[in-house]
Amino acid sequence: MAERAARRCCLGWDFSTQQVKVVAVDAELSVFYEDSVQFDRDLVEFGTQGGVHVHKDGLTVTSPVLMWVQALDIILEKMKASGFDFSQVLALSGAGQQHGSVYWKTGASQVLTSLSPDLLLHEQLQACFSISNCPVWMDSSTAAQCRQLEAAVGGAQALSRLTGSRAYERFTGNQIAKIYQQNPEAYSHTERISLVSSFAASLFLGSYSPVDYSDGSGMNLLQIQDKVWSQACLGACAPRLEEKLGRPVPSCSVVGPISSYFVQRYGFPPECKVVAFTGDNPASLAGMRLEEGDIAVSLGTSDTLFLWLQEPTPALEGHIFCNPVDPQHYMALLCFKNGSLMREKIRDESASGSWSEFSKALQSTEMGNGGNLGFYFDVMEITPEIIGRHRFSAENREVLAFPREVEIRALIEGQFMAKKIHAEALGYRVMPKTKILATGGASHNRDILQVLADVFGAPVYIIDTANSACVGSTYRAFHGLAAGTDMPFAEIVKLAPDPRLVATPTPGASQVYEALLQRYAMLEQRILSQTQGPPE
Ligand SMILES: Nc1ncnc2c1ncn2[C@@H]1O[C@H](COP(=O)(O)OP(=O)(O)O)[C@@H](O)[C@H]1O
Ligand SMILES: O=C(CO)[C@@H](O)[C@H](O)COP(=O)(O)O
Repeated sequence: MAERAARRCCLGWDFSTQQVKVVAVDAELSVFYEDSVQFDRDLVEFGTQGGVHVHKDGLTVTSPVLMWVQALDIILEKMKASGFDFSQVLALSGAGQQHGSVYWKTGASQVLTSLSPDLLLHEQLQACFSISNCPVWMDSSTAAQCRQLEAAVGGAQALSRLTGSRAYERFTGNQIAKIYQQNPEAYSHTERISLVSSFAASLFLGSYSPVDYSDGSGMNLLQIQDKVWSQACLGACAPRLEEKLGRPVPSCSVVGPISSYFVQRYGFPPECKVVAFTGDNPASLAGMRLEEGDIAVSLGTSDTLFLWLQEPTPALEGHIFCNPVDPQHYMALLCFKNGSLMREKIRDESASGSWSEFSKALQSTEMGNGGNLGFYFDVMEITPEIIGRHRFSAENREVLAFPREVEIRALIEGQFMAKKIHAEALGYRVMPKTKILATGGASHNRDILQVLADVFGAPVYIIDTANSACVGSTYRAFHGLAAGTDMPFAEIVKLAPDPRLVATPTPGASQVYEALLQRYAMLEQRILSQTQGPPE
């Protein structure tokens, strides 16, 4: 017990699409506690699938805000029941699925600052939200608002130069514009708008937490070079928006001490610091300790690919965000919507719902899949904008179905070829020293990671946990503790365990995929030209 009491630590949270997760990391940067609450499994009363509700239009996707609050209650109660010693927590930080937004009703701030430690959070926050179902990153219902925003600032390229991205339907500014246009009453009763990340931080803080620069870059509202809200973008989205958003802050800011609610109910020390929460992808960049030239591939609900950038290079595809650990630098991100949920569908259809059957299919098929290629986009993809399943034989003939094993390999090879092609379009090149750092739920699967190594022609590494967003949040919390000392992030994380090599390219892979990548890119263009209408 004495040893346990001496284990000073930081907590890292992740409010992601399908679950809330937490890890505790001690001063030697060892992870010694991990836990999670899964929305579909542990909060069945909310009736989500994959953590969300897809509405009848097939475009609107939301999650109940009170489900997120209750998930936090459950996980904290589990930690308490397991004897977790909250008195040793020096600081905490966290991450949230990006772009999603939370609407606090007028008067909610009063409730947040006077929470009773005798009750759970969700019992006290029931009436605090003007919108109970929050738009999340999977939403693609704001095409009209995107066109309005681009028109207001001089086009897609101009918006990208300003905010790091052209208008994207899931980006928060466009989501806010839709809420203002369709539900002006709820908008006018909203005193504060948070991202999922700053909403979660607000719960710990007992007051509204500011949005950090890095997650704030996913809104189409922040000028990523000047780090201030763009007046032109705010004006194009909704009135009085600046006061509802508050001022954005550097990602490593300490936003305050923990609220007395957590001190009294769980025994956190009153001086425990809350470091600004950020997006799950920026937090993963911190957790994987990305170095220049490396590439991170997150295989969570979404698949994402990200890089560290010295200078911003905004384009019409992909996103540039402020860097979460170095305020002078940036990160590039590509997001693919058809990630784990698409893999689960093909697993259920072609591998009897079993990951081990799925792996066997990858092992029993050859690199290059006999020339068979597939595109699997059951929901409208972000990169590129294609929907539907498209399968091609070695002769580039579209076919309706593949044998089961071929289907599985076509899915995984196709997903990774798309990532390589679109990363190269952003200017990224695999170099001899390139490491691929993999994370997210599917990074548990070595056969999937082998295909990743083969398609990219580079070794794949993992860190000890697939929860890199949580681990990165603890590192950011330690960094926050050193605030004011100018200690660089790299210095803070130098004790962290090195990533582990898990897959190297199979000999001959580069010859196989060189030709296949060219065909994939050509067929992607063919599908795009067939599915998109004539240019406006
Ligand atoms: N062995 C496995 N092989 C492939 N995918 C897996 C495996 N184990 C878990 N997953 C996938 O991981 C996904 C969850 O990933 P995770 O990173 O935890 O999601 P998020 O953070 O977005 O909630 C699940 O939807 C599941 O499909
Ligand atoms: O939209 C994006 C990034 O732009 C997504 O990556 C979300 O941040 C969701 O993350 P996961 O729950 O899939 O990790």
